[in-house]
Order: sequence, then C-alpha cells, then structure tokens
Amino acid sequence: MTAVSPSSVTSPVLVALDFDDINRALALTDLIDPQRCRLKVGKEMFTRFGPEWVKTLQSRGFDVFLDLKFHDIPNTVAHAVAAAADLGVWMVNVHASGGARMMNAAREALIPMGNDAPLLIAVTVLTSMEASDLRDIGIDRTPAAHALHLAGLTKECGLDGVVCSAHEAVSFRQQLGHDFALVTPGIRPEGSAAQDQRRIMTPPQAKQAGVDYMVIGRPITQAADPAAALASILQSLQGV
Ligand SMILES: O=c1ccn([C@@H]2O[C@H](COP(=O)(O)O)[C@@H](O)[C@H]2O)c(=O)[nH]1
Repeated sequence: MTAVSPSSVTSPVLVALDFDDINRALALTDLIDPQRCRLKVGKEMFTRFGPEWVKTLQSRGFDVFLDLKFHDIPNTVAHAVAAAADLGVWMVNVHASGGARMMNAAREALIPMGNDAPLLIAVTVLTSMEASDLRDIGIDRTPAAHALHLAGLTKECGLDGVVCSAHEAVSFRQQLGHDFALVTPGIRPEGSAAQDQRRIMTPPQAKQAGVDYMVIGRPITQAADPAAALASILQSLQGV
C-alpha cells in the first residue's frame, strides 16, 4: 500500500492526461513541474496502461486524481475506492447518481485509512451535458438544478466535494459552504474550442467563481507547446 502524503501543491490546475500513447504522455510530464499542477488519470489511460501508469506518475512526484467515476452497486464501488486508496492516489471519484447508499459505502471504505485516505468526490452533471441531454435521460431539471440536487446529496453523505461546472460554483459555495471542494472540468482558455464540452468557463472566470480545482485537458495536452500553454493559464490566474 502506498501512503498518501499531505500534498504541498498549491496550484488549482489538474491536467487531464488523456493519451493513447504513453510516450507522448511521458514527454509531457517531462516538461512540467509537479509543484505547478496535479495530473488526472482517466478511463482511457487507466484502461490502456493500468495502475502501473499511476505509479509511474507518482514516482515522478505528481499527485494523481484517479478519475474513474465509479458507478455500480455499493459493495463494488466500496471495493473499487479502497483499491484506488491502496494505489496512493490524491483524489478519487464516484458518480453521485449512484445514490446515497453507494456514496456512503464508498466513504466508509476509506475510514480504515484515516488521514492517508484520498479525497473522495462525486460527479454531479457531466460538463459535456446540457438541458437537452438531461431531458433525453428523463430529467426535466436544468443542469444547474440537477447538479445542485446531487451536490447536496453528496454533502449529506459526507464526501469531500463534487465535480461540477464552474457555472455552478457561486451558487454551490453559497448553499454548500466553503469546506466542500468544487472540481471543475469544462475549462477553456479564451479562444479555445469548446469541443464536446457544453458548460464551459475560462480559467480566470472559474477562479473568480470560487472553484478549488480546474481540470484542463486538451487545451494543454493538444497544444503545440503544452508547457507554455500551462504556464500561460497559470499566468492568467495571477491577481484574479
Ligand atoms: O463532468 C466532467 C467530468 C470529467 N471530465 C473529464 O475532464 C477532462 C476534461 O478534458 P478536456 O480535454 O479539458 O475537455 C476529461 O478527462 C474528462 O473525462 C469532464 O470533462 N467533465
């Protein structure tokens, strides 16, 4: 078991490493300083390269957010979250729509780890979704209203925070307080294409809205100079 050491990283940026080529991903990590960002490992790289990939990034000094968005019966999710904790990841997540019993089981699975447990957060409404996507799956609320409902449930279950859109951050802060992490993908620097994202904000807007962490993938990983793209984003946050 790898113990999670308290992280000294103060950067709000989580770089989403979504690559099918491990060498390209490694080349990117060679260019960036683990004190300037954390890394997010999601379904693509974890499925291709497995837990060893997480360990490789940790051995290079990076905190890892394992973004596998577990969504299954409570027993399965509890064991999956415990496995993530054994990997020593800094943060792990589940889908809030798995419900309160599932989220409670996930939280309880981490109790034996005490202070070494990773942060446990829950996805509310994916940032790629808009009202019409929710209607398609039988939900008539707006994304903001549905996300607030799921975030409230997440807080009641005692998790550490949620994945949401930066558009929801101001209202979540008011209604859910400050001791609850807001982790926001769908971040696009000014002039970047939205691609498949729908509820987007620029990094300075997201910081202004009060998010704790911003997940940024393609605007950095697909840039001609990823290190410069990251530096420019961090620069844009200075003084906000
Ligand atoms: O609601 C969500 C939850 C997770 N993600 C993940 O974040 C990154 C975003 O990458 P970009 O290239 O910046 O769009 C990606 O890994 C998603 O799986 C999300 O986008 N929205």
